[in-house]
Amino acid sequence: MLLVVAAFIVAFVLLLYMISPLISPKPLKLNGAHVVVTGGSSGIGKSIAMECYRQGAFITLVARDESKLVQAKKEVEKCAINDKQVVLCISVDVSKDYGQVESVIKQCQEKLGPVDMLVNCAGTSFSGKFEEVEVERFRSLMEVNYLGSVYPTRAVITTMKERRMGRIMFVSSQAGQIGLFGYTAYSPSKFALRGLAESLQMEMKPYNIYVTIAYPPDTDTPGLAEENRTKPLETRLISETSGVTQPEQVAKTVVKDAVQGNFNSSVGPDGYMLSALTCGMSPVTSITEGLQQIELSHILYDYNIIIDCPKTVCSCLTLVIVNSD
Ligand SMILES: NC(=O)C1=CN([C@@H]2O[C@H](COP(=O)(O)OP(=O)(O)OC[C@H]3O[C@@H](n4cnc5c(N)ncnc54)[C@H](OP(=O)(O)O)[C@@H]3O)[C@@H](O)[C@H]2O)C=CC1
Ligand SMILES: CCCCCCCCCCCCCCCC(=O)[C@@H](N)CO
Repeated sequence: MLLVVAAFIVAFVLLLYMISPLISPKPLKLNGAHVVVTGGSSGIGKSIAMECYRQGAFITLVARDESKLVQAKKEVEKCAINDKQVVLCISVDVSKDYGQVESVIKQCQEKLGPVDMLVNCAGTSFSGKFEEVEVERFRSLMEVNYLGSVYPTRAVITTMKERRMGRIMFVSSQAGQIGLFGYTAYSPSKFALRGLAESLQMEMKPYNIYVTIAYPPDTDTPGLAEENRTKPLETRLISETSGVTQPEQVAKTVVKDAVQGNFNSSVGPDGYMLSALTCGMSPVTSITEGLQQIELSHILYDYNIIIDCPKTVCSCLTLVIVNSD
């Protein structure tokens, strides 16, 4: 009897694997594709642009500071694999005026053709205790990290729908999967991207447009260095449990996932576990991912303590600090 059940399960899993190529999207060919990277002048965005260029893409870098854009353009150009490739720079604030964002997207489409992949990586972080963060900061983070991803997406989506192809990437964060001490202003702006990504994917799937949401861990960038200047001790201790990753590593992983049309993109072993643990009703884009969620999530829930450990240490620490004031 047991043997029959086991055989049935094995046959079922095999069947799932056999049909998986039928339900997965066709990978996007980056060679010759037009990729727009917001936040492409620094850190993770710059590495993503370089990774795409190495695979033959044409790139538009979007950010505000022109001198940083020019410098990044030079670095990206070094990754060329043929002499037809072009890097275009556009200076605009992605979070302020939708009309402006729409017009620069139009400009870059006129020069390099319709956008095949949009990477929403422009963003900023701030770490501090809730009552110590200036109220204005809650609004500005929501504007840059959330609206700054809505506007470029809105500006490319009509053409993508007409062409019945495209990729949209949102760069969230591990702090967009779990709320953590010190991130009361930042986390919500990254959680918001998940709601946007899930809803948009549901609308776009019939048009062969695939949405990817990336959840990077702490990554060695100028943005992280800036954030570290105000990071509370508790936040530092929790983050240290997950370590610091290099932007090139993040770029490789997230670009691969976007090309394949995977919805979730996590980096490293804890990223992987965190995604299984917080999968909720996010679209599952591979059979393996689905099976792993089923297998892993209950184990991880039992071991929620792994995450609770740094959280508990942090709460105890706060208690000691508060009582010694
Ligand atoms: N580094 C990390 O630890 C992690 C980062 N992330 C996320 O990844 C993204 C990139 O982070 P990181 O590489 O560290 O950041 P950096 O500060 O190194 O780079 C940020 C980029 O975004 C651009 N940018 C910022 N604000 C705007 C704006 N309003 N309009 C247009 N461009 C803008 C910046 O250029 P300019 O200022 O000239 O406009 C720059 O190119 C962010 O969304 C961040 O939240 C997620 C997880 C971890
Ligand atoms: C069983 C699973 C174990 C997983 C343990 C996870 C511990 C959480 C660490 C979270 C680190 C915070 C990252 C924020 C990065 C970020 O967005 C900012 N640095 C931006 O600048």
